[in-house]
Amino acid sequence: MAPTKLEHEDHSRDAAFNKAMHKESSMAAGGFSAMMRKDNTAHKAAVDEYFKHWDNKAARDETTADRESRKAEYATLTRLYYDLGTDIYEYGWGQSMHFCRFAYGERLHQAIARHEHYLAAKIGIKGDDKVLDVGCGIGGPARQIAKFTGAHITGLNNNDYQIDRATLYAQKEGLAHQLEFVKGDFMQMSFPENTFDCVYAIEATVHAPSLEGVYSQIYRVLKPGGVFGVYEWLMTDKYDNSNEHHRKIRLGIEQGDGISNMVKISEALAAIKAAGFELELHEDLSKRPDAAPWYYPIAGEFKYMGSILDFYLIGRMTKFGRGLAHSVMGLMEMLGLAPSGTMKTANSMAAAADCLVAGAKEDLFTPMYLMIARKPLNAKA
Ligand SMILES: CC(C)=CCC[C@@H](C)[C@H]1CC[C@H]2C3=C(CC[C@]12C)[C@@]1(C)CC[C@H](O)C[C@@H]1CC3
Repeated sequence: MAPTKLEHEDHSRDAAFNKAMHKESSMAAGGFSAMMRKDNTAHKAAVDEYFKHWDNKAARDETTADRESRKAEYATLTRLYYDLGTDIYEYGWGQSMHFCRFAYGERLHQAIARHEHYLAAKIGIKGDDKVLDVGCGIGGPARQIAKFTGAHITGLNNNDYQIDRATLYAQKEGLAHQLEFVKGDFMQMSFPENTFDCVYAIEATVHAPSLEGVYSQIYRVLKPGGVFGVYEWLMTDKYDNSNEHHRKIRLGIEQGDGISNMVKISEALAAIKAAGFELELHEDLSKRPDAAPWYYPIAGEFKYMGSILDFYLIGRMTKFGRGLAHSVMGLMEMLGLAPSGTMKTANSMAAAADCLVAGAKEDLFTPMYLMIARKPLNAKA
């Protein structure tokens, strides 16, 4: 396979943009309050730059060149996506930006934490381990796994704003001694080889233009005998690229979730082996017979209501709930209270949520393909 061309990294350019767009909002109390404090001009520039990849590019007539141009700018695309989406995620979901399985009566934050603990347990993270979290978001999973295992965790992220928020929360929770956040592109990591005892990635490596590329980097920085565990976003092997309806679902997910190229389960399995790993376990966890499906909080269907406490969670994703939220957002944008392009971003996320649900119901997509893989003890550097 031809190696993926890496995007040139420019950390001082990114830091300057972060300062211009987010100003002091990384210190804000939460997602909503942070959302209101953006610089309008920089926010609009980010919206234009992000949506240039998607506007007027329907699945019906998507060309190879469209996909290749997104892959070529994978790092910018993802960085801008999280510049635009982090506050919305934090406000609407929480500090752990991933899906999870649901046991009977389990609340979102409990289920999220359990999903994180499960991965840590499957990897076998121990108290004295040096661990890497690839694509750490604002550090929700790293804080949880640090508390659960006692390990030291380094979070890698290419978005400065997310690093600022992750650092703030680690300090607030008194976990700064166990956590460190590093800026960088996971396709070209700056860590020396054989640095970490374990590596995990939670719904993050889907942002890579090539899974073999990112898995090879993970392999390089893992110590021989070290373990990598991942929850991967993948199209199932039922996905048929010649089917326009299937392509529409994949493209909707990619556009609304900042993904340049999402691949199938078979391709991920081939990629992890090609990177050199011994695959010890792999399973699509979305297939487990759970009390409620992973997508119930974004489906807007009251049939999944576990208790009255779910009313708001489900209600906001119904047609009425979305209409209301979007009218309020539109009004705020018009009055200059929310930065320009907020509504466009939220609409794209909502459309993606529909594709995520359709993808799950039609058995075309999973956000929790678990793979546990080991770097052989006798691996050469
Ligand atoms: C993008 C990747 C790889 C992972 C993020 C997974 C999830 C945390 C997000 C995927 C769709 C998101 C939506 C929301 C929160 C975060 C997600 C579930 C909202 C519910 C936030 C509130 C908005 O009003 C609606 C959003 C729909 C999509």
